Amino acid sequence: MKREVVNSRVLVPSNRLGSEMNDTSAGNNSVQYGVLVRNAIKTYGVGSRRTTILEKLNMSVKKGSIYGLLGASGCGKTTLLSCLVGRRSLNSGDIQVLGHEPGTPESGIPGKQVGYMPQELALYGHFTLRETLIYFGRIYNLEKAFVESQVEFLSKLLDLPMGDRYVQTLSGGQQRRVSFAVALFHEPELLILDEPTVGVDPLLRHSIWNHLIRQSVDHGRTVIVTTHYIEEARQANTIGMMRSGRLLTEDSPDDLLRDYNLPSLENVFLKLCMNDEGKSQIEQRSEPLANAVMGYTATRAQQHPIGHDNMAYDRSASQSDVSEIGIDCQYNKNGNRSLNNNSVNTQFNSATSNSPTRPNCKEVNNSPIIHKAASKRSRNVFRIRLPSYHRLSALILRNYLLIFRNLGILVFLYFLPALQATIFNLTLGHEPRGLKMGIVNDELNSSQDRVCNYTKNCSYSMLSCRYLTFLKDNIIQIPFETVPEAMEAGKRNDVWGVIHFGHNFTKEFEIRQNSGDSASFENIIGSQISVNMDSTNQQIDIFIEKWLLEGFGDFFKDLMISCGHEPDAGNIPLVFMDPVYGQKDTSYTEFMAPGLIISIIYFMAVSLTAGAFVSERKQGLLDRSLVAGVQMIEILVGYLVNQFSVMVGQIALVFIIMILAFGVPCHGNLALGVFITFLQGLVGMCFGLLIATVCENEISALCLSMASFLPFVITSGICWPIEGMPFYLRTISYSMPMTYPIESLRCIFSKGWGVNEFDVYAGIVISTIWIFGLIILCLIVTRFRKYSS
Ligand SMILES: Nc1ncnc2c1ncn2[C@@H]1O[C@H](COP(=O)(O)OP(=O)(O)OP(=O)(O)O)[C@@H](O)[C@H]1O
Repeated sequence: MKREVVNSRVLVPSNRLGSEMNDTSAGNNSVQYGVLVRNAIKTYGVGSRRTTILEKLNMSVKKGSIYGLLGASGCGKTTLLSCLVGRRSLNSGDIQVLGHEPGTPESGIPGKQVGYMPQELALYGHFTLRETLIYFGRIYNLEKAFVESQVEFLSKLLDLPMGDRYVQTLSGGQQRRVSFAVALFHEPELLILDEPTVGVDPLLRHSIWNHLIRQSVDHGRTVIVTTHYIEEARQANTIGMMRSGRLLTEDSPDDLLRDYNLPSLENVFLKLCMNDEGKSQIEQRSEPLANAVMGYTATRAQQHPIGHDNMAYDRSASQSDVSEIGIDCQYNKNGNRSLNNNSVNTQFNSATSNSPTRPNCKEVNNSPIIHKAASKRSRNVFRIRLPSYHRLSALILRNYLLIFRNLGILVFLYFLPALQATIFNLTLGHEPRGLKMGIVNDELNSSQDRVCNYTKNCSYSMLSCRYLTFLKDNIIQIPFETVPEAMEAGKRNDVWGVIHFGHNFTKEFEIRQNSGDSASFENIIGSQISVNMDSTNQQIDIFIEKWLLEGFGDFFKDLMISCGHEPDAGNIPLVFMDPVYGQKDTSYTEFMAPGLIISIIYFMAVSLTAGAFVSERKQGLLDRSLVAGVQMIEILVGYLVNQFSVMVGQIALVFIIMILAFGVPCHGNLALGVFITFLQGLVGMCFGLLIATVCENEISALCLSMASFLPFVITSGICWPIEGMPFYLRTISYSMPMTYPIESLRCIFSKGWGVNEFDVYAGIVISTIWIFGLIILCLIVTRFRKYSS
């Protein structure tokens, strides 16, 4: 008996058959097709990692029927479904859903026309069951009364728990039922359900199937359902059995069982797989046939190269009739396959010729065809429609609910930046204290118990002791008797350095003072205070050196005053007057504060955005929203509104802590500083978005944002002046998103500059360029991913 794969007999209820109309989009058939797929090729990956998932797949789903899509794990079912709902694009081939190509404005898909239940739960754990349904009601802009009645109806039908239960507290099976309810909620024309009955008990599975049958019989809705429970698919009108990206057969369950004379669909599927396996092996062994096939395929491949080139082919051929694409081959009942491209005709005998062999190639003449003119591709890469009010309000409300429901997130969002700013102010930029220095004073007499007696008058006696009293008390003086002993303590890390006075320090110092220019070398050496430092810590080294020099200046001034001389007589003739901007001894905290403010806000925005979008995509929530007709721009705007208020709080807290609590001075326009910080938050959001579009999961997103942290911080001049970088690196540094804005904030804070100064407006310009650049990059990556994954 000859099998017709495409024009299969579908058990359409009698009351539906009458309503089927002639449909030109289905070619010469008198039935209407809900879904038609022709010659679908879909690959994942690029270059050497490219794998073909759908291989010239054809599928015909009659309107108002239930279509059970069966196949082993990984054969491409989900991929096919995601193409049907417009979430992925084919590399070549055609799809028509409800008469149009998915993704086109006239198709309504993504949108209200389709109800999609992805394999993942795709539910918000912090929503109650009722809130979940109401949220999707808002997305679809459904009437309140309808929403209420659906909530009640579906709760009863699917035996859902109480509406005020949080989704995250439901059992796995209950969550799947809620997910199913979401797909049914708006009563769509087409239901696409990816394994809806996984984890559902047999009784409920039965009621789910009953409901699906009612949807198709009473309302004429088309249902495509994938399942691993092959036998439950007996209730479908048509079954498509899929293997390795191809449909092995497509027919009604009863016909399949009868034709194969097997007791179960599982047996039929196994038989088909074995036949298919046998054919593959024969194809490998059958050189002449292989050559013929290869030759044919090569000719076809030249015409239909897989991948992006092929899309170009598609477009150029878009006016042609798709009926020509079904010409690959046919199987006859005896397992013979004939190539049919009108000129080539090759035959081979199947090893399984004594068993009825099902066709896995299309019969050309009876295949419903897709008239491309009716489903014109309108793949406008950056087509953006205006956001709709109802969807936007639903998304914004959802975002706020998710934040305020989750106390941990709320605290994290608002208090982490404030905590970081506090920790920064408490820990960075302060003078070190309790630094031990070894003092070896050979002027002290051991016979007098090494007592440090000195006078405060003009007499030159025990000047070493007098000098030591002028050292800052940040330095703790530890006396040692000999230099080697003190050096040993230095090596043990007991002291930061050793200060040594010679035997005749005071006497030599006096001679040196009196000799002026004629001081001898020995005199200079004898009057010197020698210091050995542990220079492994540059900052401490610098501080101690500074304090020793300052101490000496004060000591000398004191001596000069007591002798009635000019106090500054001993100063070197290089004097630092009042600074042009800022004060003398500006603290390191002041230098770092602008960089810190910006980096806190920037990196919070990066990690929050990347985390939010990756986890939303990972959980299938993004797909579900997009299939429901939500536009990416609406998701972005919704997120932006939400993130805006979060950022306002974060920035306010950080500025209050920096300026009010820790007294970081701001001499300029504070509002301008806040504005630049806010822009940097937006740059961070866009960068987070880019990370989310590039990364598959939370871990890789986290790694990428962490990997970007240090290079950005280092090259942005937060902790070290950019002037200290090699010249070629400076150019890179200035093109980084944070460098100019940090410099702008520094100028506003410390110099009081306004937006008319280059250094200030450069920060605004650079931030704006980065925002637009990153958004464009996101769009490009998203478009690329749609085709490559
Ligand atoms: N984004 C992707 N990038 C690369 N390969 C992918 C991607 N998504 C799926 N695949 C691969 O494509 C193949 C088909 O996957 P798909 O999810 O469509 O299978 P499936 O038939 O739905 O399987 P299951 O029944 O287990 O859900 C698998 O080998 C899978 O590893």
